[in-house]
Amino acid sequence: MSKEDLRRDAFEYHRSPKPGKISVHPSKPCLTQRDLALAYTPGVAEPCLAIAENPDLADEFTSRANLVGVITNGTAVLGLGNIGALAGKPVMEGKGVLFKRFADIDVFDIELNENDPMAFVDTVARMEPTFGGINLEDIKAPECFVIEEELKKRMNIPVLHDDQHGTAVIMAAAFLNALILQKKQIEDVTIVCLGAGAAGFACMKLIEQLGVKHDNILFLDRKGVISKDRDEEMPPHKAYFATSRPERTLAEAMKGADVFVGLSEGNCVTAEMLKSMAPRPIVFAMANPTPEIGYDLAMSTRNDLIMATGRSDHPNQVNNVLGFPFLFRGALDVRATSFNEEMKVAAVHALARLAREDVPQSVLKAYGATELRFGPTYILPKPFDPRLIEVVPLAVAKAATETGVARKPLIDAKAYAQELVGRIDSSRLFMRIISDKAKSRPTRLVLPEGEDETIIRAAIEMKEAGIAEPMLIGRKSVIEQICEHGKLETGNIEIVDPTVDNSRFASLSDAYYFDRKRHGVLRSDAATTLRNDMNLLGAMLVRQGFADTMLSGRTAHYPNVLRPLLKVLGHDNTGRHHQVFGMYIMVMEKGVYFLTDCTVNVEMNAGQLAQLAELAADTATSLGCPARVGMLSFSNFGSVDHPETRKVAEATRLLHERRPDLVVDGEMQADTAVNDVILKQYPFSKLKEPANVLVFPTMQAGNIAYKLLRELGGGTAIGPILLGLPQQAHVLQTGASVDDIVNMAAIAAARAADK
Ligand SMILES: NC(=O)C1=CN([C@@H]2O[C@H](COP(=O)(O)OP(=O)(O)OC[C@H]3O[C@@H](n4cnc5c(N)ncnc54)[C@H](OP(=O)(O)O)[C@@H]3O)[C@@H](O)[C@H]2O)C=CC1
Ligand SMILES: CC(=O)C(=O)O
Ligand SMILES: [Mg+2]
Repeated sequence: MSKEDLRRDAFEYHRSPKPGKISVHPSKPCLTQRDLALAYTPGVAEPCLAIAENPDLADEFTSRANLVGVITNGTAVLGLGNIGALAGKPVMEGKGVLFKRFADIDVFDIELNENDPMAFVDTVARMEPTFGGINLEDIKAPECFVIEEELKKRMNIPVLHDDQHGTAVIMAAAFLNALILQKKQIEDVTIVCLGAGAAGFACMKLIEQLGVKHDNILFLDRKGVISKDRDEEMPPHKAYFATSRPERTLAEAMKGADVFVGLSEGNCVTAEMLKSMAPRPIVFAMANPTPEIGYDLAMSTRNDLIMATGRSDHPNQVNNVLGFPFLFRGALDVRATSFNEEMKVAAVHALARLAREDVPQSVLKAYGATELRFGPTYILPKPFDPRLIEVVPLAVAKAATETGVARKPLIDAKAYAQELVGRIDSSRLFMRIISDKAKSRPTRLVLPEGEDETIIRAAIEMKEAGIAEPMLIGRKSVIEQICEHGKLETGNIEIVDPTVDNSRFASLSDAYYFDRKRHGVLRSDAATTLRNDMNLLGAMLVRQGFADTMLSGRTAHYPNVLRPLLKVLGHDNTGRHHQVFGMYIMVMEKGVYFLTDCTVNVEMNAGQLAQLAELAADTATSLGCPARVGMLSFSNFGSVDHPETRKVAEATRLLHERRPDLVVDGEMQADTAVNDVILKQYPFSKLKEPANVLVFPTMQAGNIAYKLLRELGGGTAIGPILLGLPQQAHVLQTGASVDDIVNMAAIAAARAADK
């Protein structure tokens, strides 16, 4: 993007549809007179008095515990210098967006016209009642050191100067990984740090703590290398790294150096300087928005370097966005009274470790990448990696607890990890619970579309995650070719090659013949039919117990998969047909809902609706969501007399008779089913809380509802899940992504684990 385009787009982004990037949204309803009386006077007096008596109750009755103040005086805004508090506001609002987006933390950005450090401290310290934590931002050195130290002493909440410690944590994680890749030892490497300010000092202090030798660091400011013989009084942070070595200029310092860390200004490093560095150098040009040396120039100058910048438009973004949201999340959750070294070091190792792990498909998709693997262009996790929220705050919270600064120590790490996952994406939390269940018992899952690359990728991911033991149906040679081309490793995933004769195939074709002989299948044709229809073959593997479940349909039209599947699995040995239904799980901000029948039966009678409700309720409950069933119609408990409403009322009656254990009622309108307040108008209803299983009177209604929720309601749809088959088998949506398939595998495996 050209500079002009960037400028135009950035103005537009900040201006429209309304000025700025953040706004305040109430988290409670304020619609009725009653709401008003609770939100404001007289009701509000009650929490006020309670907090006056016990200040800890502020965490319970106010948003303080999840509220961070992002505070600046605008003296070192990015690498733009002292542009003042007001001009720094877009950056502070931006930090607010990132806090919310990545860690669900609310932010008030505060820009203070105050350059006197102690006056700044007095102002911020007085705000302790407002905030759960303080993120100091873009305050220049050396004032930032005094400000942070004083505030840490005076405040009993975590205070972090992001440009120092947020940056240092990320830089250190990237540095540890780059050392591994460049095969250099931490105690041997020589470092040039250009920029002797807030960020530079904190980065050097942290890597020194991790093992870099003090004397191996050259620290530079605008005047060059900070040496002991400078004839001026130096601030303590510069004096700390002052050297007795002879180098004086940046060019001299760079000669033979292993590592360059830039935290200064754009474009102050030349290609010549880069060329003079040691073999296999590490270059972190982190000035924002323009790095000390451009990415392209650096990469074209040498091919043995690991290069990173602070920007998001090149590989290896070393930027504190990976740090502050997660550091604060962990600290706030255990009500830490401060940030200590152990918490920062725990975050460093958590980040570095995560970058060395395999990258899930969801991250590849977010970045439009086919591969991200630990290596020279991937030394840190990507900011949109959903695993960050799970891994980094947990490490920070553990360290806070172990070092005694947690007012609310971490007790159950597993439960906390789950809570973290649900913070920014409720569908991930739901899927995490389902995956845990799936992992509790090995499930053999057959994938008839084994010659499809997405299916192969999903198989690899579900195997690696321990969700299921996949079996790919397809010609071995074709699957191997796809893997070679896509650089995929299937490891020991079983391939069922339909062209190969073996005893299992013979027994399947025998069984198929005996099952279908009265449906026109000749003995001589059975093997050929199975060989030519992978879905039939997959279903037979399930029927004969060679697999526990099957997923197919990514590359086919829904009915073309459903038909063979029902042909094989849709009846028992006596020939009696199973009634099959289709259900979608909708993960919404408000919770998880089970919607049915969305995909199989166009029309249903009362008996079928009752059967469907039972199956859906049992499935929801087995997936960890105790069922509350709403039988939906356009009438509330007889308010409209019509054959359609009577059908739903009759289904409800049958259910009450057959399954008194089920929490189910109807017929009712959709809003009655899901709205607590409306539901209370029907105190006789067996449904006392809003329904989470929604049974629609026709497929038309169910199908429309789930699609509207997905498109307009922002819900994540998981499914369709087939109900009613004695064995688990499900049809994928056409074009399903790796994540969709892995999610469905987890559901299928979790259901199979119940059998
Ligand atoms: N990627 C990331 O995550 C982050 C990047 N940064 C970037 O780091 C830079 C510094 O930020 P911060 O430490 O907060 O600011 P400070 O104002 O605290 O420090 C700036 C330091 O850079 C030095 N400096 C500036 N220009 C030059 C130059 N041309 N040559 C040599 N030294 C120079 C200054 O020297 P002197 O002391 O002589 O004035 C000073 O020591 C900014 O560009 C900022 O965007 C900061 C935080 C995070
Ligand atoms: C990223 C950041 O905080 C800075 O450049 O100042
Ligand atoms: Mg900053």
